[in-house]
Amino acid sequence: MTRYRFPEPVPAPTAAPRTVYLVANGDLRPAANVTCWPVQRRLEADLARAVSALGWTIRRAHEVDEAAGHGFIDSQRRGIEVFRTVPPDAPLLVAEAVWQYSHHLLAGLRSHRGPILVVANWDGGFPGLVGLLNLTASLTKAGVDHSSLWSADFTDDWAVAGLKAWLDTGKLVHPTDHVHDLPALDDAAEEVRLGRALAADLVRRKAIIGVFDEGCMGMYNAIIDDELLNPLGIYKERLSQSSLVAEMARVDDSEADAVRAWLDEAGLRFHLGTDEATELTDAQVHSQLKLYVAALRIADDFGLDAVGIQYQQGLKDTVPASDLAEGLLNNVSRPPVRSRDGSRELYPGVPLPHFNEVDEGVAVDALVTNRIWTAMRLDPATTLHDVRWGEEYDGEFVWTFMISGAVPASHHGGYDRSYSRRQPPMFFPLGGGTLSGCSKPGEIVWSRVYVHGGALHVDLGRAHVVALPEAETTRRLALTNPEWPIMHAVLHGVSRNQFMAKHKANHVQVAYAPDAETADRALTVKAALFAEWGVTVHLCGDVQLAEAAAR
Ligand SMILES: C[C@H](O)[C@@H](O)[C@@H](O)C(=O)CO
Repeated sequence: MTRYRFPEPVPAPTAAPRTVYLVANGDLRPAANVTCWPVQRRLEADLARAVSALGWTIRRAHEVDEAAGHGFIDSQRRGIEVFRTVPPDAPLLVAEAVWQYSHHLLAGLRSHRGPILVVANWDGGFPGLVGLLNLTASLTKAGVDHSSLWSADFTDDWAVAGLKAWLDTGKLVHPTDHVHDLPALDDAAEEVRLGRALAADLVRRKAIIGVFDEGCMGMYNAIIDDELLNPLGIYKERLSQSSLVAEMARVDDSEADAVRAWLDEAGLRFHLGTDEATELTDAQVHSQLKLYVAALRIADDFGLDAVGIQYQQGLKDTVPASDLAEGLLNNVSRPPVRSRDGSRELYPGVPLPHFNEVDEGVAVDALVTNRIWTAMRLDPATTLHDVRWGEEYDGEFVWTFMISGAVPASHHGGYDRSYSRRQPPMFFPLGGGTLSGCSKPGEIVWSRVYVHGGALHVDLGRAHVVALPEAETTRRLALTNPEWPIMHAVLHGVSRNQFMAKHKANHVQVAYAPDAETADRALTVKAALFAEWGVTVHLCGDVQLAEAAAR
């Protein structure tokens, strides 16, 4: 007997033999879950076939909600409830054909004891691979052991062998022998000296990143604790998106009109219509340009060195998309904005690096890239992309890097090679235009900053962007999101599967250099800077450090 009310024990179900439990995680936005549900069903049917051919059965851990019109876990609460019914030691498949919010699953996955396999369909139609990469990166940051696998339909030998290995052993390890440690660097090399000087300068002078509402779309991996950031000299200014809306209301119509006139003159093509629900309208663009002005004014108020707007929750129900503003901020040439009293131009002649979706790994990288490229007198325009999908073209694997809204116009070769289309209604109810185009051919440095084992790491690599025939670009856009900016990237010395196995984020950061030799030098400066900070540097694929940099 006791005087107290003890909690009812929650029974732990036992696993059925040779049974794999399956969870499907989704978006928080009902429209996205309903629209993407048929593709998820197809993935699950393919998986069921493959798993049963190996003598196992799949049991869905949660029902399809017929009233809601989909079978996704659509909130953290739902995720916690579903995991109460999953036998803690059972093998668990997380199947993802869509963009998903990792935090829905983290609570359950953190305490799950059985083997976890995250799988996605190799299909560009919806961002399922992007969802997989976010979840695996989030599990990596959380220190949760897991494996991952991807396939067009789980009939190919490679995927079947992977599935079998995981079912038999509870583990699937992909080779990552394309990754190398940074060698000892030569103190005398100019690139090494520059990287170290810029690292020390940031630590000494310090920088502020403005974070408009932390934790976009459940991207747990994209939150970097102050304890890891502050030693680099980087501090967060935590801001609210509601102050952005309040500031927008203070921007005069004539100021937004002036920005629009500048963009029209520069040649940015707006694909306009009149139906607010499905088309881009002048009114949406007008609001987006007020957001551009407001963001710069708030950045100026707080002395920000970089800024990130979350947008896809909260703000999406309030104003049209922030993407157009984000793309403009990242470009050197952009419409001038003056202080409220008109006395000063804000951030004249330079980009204000923007980290889309408040991804703080991108914030660190964009800031560093901006400092390095500026010091090397290169175009510092940098952006993230989603690792969306890819296919062979002419015997070479060409990635479709594609972010959900905007990149700096210089990546397309200028505003007159860029266009703005309405954001898809299922994600962006109030619309707003993108800053899109096809990234120009050229040499790039790619990178990713991430948290692993409680410490910061960075993957660095080289790639070039290819110009595919227009018909192939059009085909790839049609297979993915024609509204969004696309980059045809060929990674140097990194295969599709190596990249998927190693990459710890849904995003990849890119910046151009005028030629291969300059790109190698910029990468070397970047490696030296991160190493000076104590961030572990991983060189991925064929990386040529600048001459004389490696001892
Ligand atoms: C619109 C979607 O939510 C996208 O934003 C999503 O797929 C991402 O871009 C994730 O990085």
